[in-house]
Amino acid sequence: MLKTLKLITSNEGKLREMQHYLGPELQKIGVQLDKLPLELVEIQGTSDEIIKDKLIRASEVGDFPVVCEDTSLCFYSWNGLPGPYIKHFKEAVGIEGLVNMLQQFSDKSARAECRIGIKVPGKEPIIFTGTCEGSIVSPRGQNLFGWDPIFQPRGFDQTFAEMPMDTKNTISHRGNAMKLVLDYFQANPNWIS
Ligand SMILES: O=c1nc[nH]c2c1ncn2[C@H]1C[C@H](O)[C@@H](COP(=O)(O)OP(=O)(O)OP(=O)(O)O)O1
Ligand SMILES: [Mg+2]
Repeated sequence: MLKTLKLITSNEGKLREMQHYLGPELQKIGVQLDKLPLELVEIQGTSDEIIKDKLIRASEVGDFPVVCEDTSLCFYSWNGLPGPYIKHFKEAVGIEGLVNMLQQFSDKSARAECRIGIKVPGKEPIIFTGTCEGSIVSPRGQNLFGWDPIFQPRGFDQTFAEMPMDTKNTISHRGNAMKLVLDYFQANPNWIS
């Protein structure tokens, strides 16, 4: 019988990418990834503090294994801001406004970070972090997930929004965190039983 891991997020884009990549891989090792579309409370703090707290909220949802995720977008010229507050910055000024934040700086470099937290009842939570370096560009591309149109990963000519999901998952912050999740599951196959 498959063991179930519930992915708790309010974000359809995250759900799609995680189910697309992790779903089939986890299934091979007997784990079914199920979704629970729910917005979790988020505190103010560093990315690590936010994901740890978010994971506690996630594990309070029910007595089953849960996974939650937190994504940051850090501008080097802004000493790491907006960071974990990217959602609020984007909602306030839009992606054009994010591009404009860097107008007066020659350094347009940015780092995307993804933290995936997993908590199994009765076991210590574990957090997997993946990053992706890149730069902020004028919006390009059809995939309108978040700030994908303005993030161009280092070494690529396309923004995330111009890439097929498979390509993005191969190199992205979330893809890199998901690889660590899979490595962990493969090394600890009885972790969630
Ligand atoms: O790969 C991505 N490519 C482009 N944009 C992205 C990506 N991943 C997250 N995003 C956006 C969504 C949200 O505006 C912010 C992260 O905030 P974050 O709190 O982690 O996500 P959320 O509140 O939408 O969903 P959740 O319910 O899982 O907290 O960056
Ligand atoms: Mg959120």
